[in-house]
Amino acid sequence: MFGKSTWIKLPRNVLVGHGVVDQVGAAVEELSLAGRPLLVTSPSPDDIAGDRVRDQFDDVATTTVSDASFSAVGEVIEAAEAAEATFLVALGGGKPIDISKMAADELGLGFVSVPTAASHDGIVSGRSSIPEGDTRHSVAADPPLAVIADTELMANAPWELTTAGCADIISNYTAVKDWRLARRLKNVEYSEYAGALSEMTAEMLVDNAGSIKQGLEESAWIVSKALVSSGVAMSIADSSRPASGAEHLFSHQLDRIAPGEALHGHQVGVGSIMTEYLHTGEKGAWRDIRDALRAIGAPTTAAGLGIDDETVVQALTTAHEIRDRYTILAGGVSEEAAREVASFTGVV
Ligand SMILES: NC(=O)C1=CN([C@@H]2O[C@H](COP(=O)(O)OP(=O)(O)OC[C@H]3O[C@@H](n4cnc5c(N)ncnc54)[C@H](OP(=O)(O)O)[C@@H]3O)[C@@H](O)[C@H]2O)C=CC1
Ligand SMILES: O=C(CO)COP(=O)(O)O
Ligand SMILES: [Zn+2]
Repeated sequence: MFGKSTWIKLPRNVLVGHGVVDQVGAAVEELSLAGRPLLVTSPSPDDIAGDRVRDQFDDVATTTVSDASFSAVGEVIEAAEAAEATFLVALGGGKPIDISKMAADELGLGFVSVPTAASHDGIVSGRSSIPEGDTRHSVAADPPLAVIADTELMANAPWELTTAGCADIISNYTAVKDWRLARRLKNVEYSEYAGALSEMTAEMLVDNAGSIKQGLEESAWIVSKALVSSGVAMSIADSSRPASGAEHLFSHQLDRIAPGEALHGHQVGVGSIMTEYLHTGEKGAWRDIRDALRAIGAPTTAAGLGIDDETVVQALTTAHEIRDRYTILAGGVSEEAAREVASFTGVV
């Protein structure tokens, strides 16, 4: 008898468009969420759109987060309990959204994601990415009940946040390669649907790279749709595997040894150039990944990330230690090999 069962948790409503930040109240009503929301935000998003969100509620509390950590999750839980909040509204980049996702899950409350930057695919997914000591956890949590992605706000955000979101999507190419490798070598569970959706999302973004230009609201539109699609792939897989492979391990390791130097998406993009080379060699598709990143204006070198060459080599040789996830880096890359891949691909 076929005994498999699975849950695919997805947002119920996704609004993408010009000025939709003014529809947070309407979206909440449509979801039949009642009571008092806690708005979880960070300083810049609060300045930019905090009042526009607060004005849509008769009674709302606000808390501001400064870092993505387990202690910040605890602080948001305390703030929600103190405010007797009945649901959370996360306004901002990945930080407030990831933290709200975990806090809402812990509290058993729903949350609404209102991204102000198209900086990565965690804005939609049912996973939070939180560092702790020498490791980084990909924590399962319910996805947002609704995602309200205002393309006007996102188009006015610093351009590098959008190019980071693009690079996070382009990195899906190598993430799926790592996932397939893990299936072949370690019998890791693999979803054809999630793998195909993730790859198709990356392809569509690359095909539309010519329309992704600073100052064009259409760019925020294209990127937001891709981020939604990538988040859905993660929900189907019930894992971040479709969008996070060795290139993400490299980025997580950079976050540890060079914290705050570069954006998540930019780091995974550079990682993807190198891990594609490791997968397919000199004549492989690493140039296509590099060229796609160049076309949208994302960094393709250590210098472009603002990180020194030695740190990049160190991150590549130690990335496999960060998490028990089988990838092309399994067992580690020697320092000599890391220097070779980084210099051949022009990263250093
Ligand atoms: N769940 C998942 O699958 C994933 C989660 N992540 C997590 O997300 C975080 C990184 O995301 P990211 O979005 O880069 O982080 P942040 O939330 O820190 O946002 C990046 C920066 O952009 C600023 N900002 C956001 N929106 C605007 C805007 N509209 N205008 C001006 N400035 C703006 C923020 O301001 P301020 O400093 O005021 O906050 C911050 O300085 C990390 O914690 C990472 O672990 C990353 C990838 C995937
Ligand atoms: O960034 C992610 C997908 O783009 C998910 O990251 P994790 O590696 O933390 O699962
Ligand atoms: Zn990512």
